Amino acid sequence: MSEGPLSIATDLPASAPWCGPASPGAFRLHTPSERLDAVGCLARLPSGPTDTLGARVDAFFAARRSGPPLLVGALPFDPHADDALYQPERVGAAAPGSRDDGACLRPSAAVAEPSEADYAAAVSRCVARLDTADAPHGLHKVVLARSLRVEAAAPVDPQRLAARLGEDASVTTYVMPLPVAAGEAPAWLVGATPELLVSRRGTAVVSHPLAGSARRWREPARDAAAARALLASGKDHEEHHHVVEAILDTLAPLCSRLHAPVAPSLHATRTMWHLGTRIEGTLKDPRVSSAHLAGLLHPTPAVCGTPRLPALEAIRALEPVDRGFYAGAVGWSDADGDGEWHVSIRCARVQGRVLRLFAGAGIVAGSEPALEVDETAGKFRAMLDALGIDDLRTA
Ligand SMILES: C=C(O[C@@H]1C=C(C(=O)O)C=C[C@H]1O)C(=O)O
Repeated sequence: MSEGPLSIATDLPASAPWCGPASPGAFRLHTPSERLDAVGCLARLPSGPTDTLGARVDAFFAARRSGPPLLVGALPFDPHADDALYQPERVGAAAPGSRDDGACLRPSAAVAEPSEADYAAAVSRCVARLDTADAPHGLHKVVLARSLRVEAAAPVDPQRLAARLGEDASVTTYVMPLPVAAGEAPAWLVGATPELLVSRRGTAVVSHPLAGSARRWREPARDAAAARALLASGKDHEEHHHVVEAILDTLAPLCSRLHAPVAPSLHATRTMWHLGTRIEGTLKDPRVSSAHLAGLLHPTPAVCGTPRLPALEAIRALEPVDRGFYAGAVGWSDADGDGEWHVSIRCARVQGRVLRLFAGAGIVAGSEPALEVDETAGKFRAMLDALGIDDLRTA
């Protein structure tokens, strides 16, 4: 192991559960087409805010002396907060545990924080803050989230939970060991996202934002009607348009070619319909890395709102629970600048027996509080199904 600023973090003990040689905290990122598993931690990237990510990753690979030419990790939602990336010891899955699957996942209690009524009230207050004809150029969209605190009967195994989430072949499942204070139990971010923030392979760049959503139904006719209504919804197209516009504006100066279809298409997971747009570009400068691109794009209006800073302020004022690494990004970057960053939604922070689930919805002028409560309930469904919670009675 090399000495110097980029070897094992000095601000965390070497045994810190999220990043140490003996770390059981295996990283997982399984997309519909590729699998990345990594174990252990050789070195931690000095943490920092999102806008310095590209420079920190470049410096890391310029100085690296041994180990896999790879960084894996997570960006928090708040672009001013510290991220968590590290160089794994080895790429490949850890040996499977011997835990009893069922006992790990049986939940015993769930508490909505905020309550559905308080979330609906926050949506109303948010709508009142949005741009109006009388006050143009203000806030156009804010993504407001709520959370569920679930207690399981026994400690939850993050890898088993991710495997259950992966029964939906349309999503990207992930497990990321999270930074915790000294002496705290290990914690993970575990989820199943349908949304690609950005990927870069050579000069080829892809982003696949989703915004505008409807929950799915078991009965085929009702499910098809929900999809048709989403495709016809002006409010959802507006939510979507803000995201595509922001991503195109960010990528345009960096690309010699940039393409997005004129209208979004339907994107399905097992539990939700979304409007999605696949954006493809060619980089002018091959030295612009995936970490650099993720640092520029995050947080998009799909998880934050637009304009970005007033939307961040509204979220701070209206959400009672800190998002942490929910609505950030999970992914990897390699020494060639290639990499892939997925939006960390449809997830839970898992620590021992306690899970905190998050779900958010885009609020624009005309959003109705009760419908946003329902949409976020739909977005919890994938995780609740994986936990075996059919009928959610929150305290
Ligand atoms: C914020 C979430 O999802 C995001 C918000 C969406 C929307 O408002 O329609 C759709 C997909 C995601 O970009 C979430 O799942 O928690």
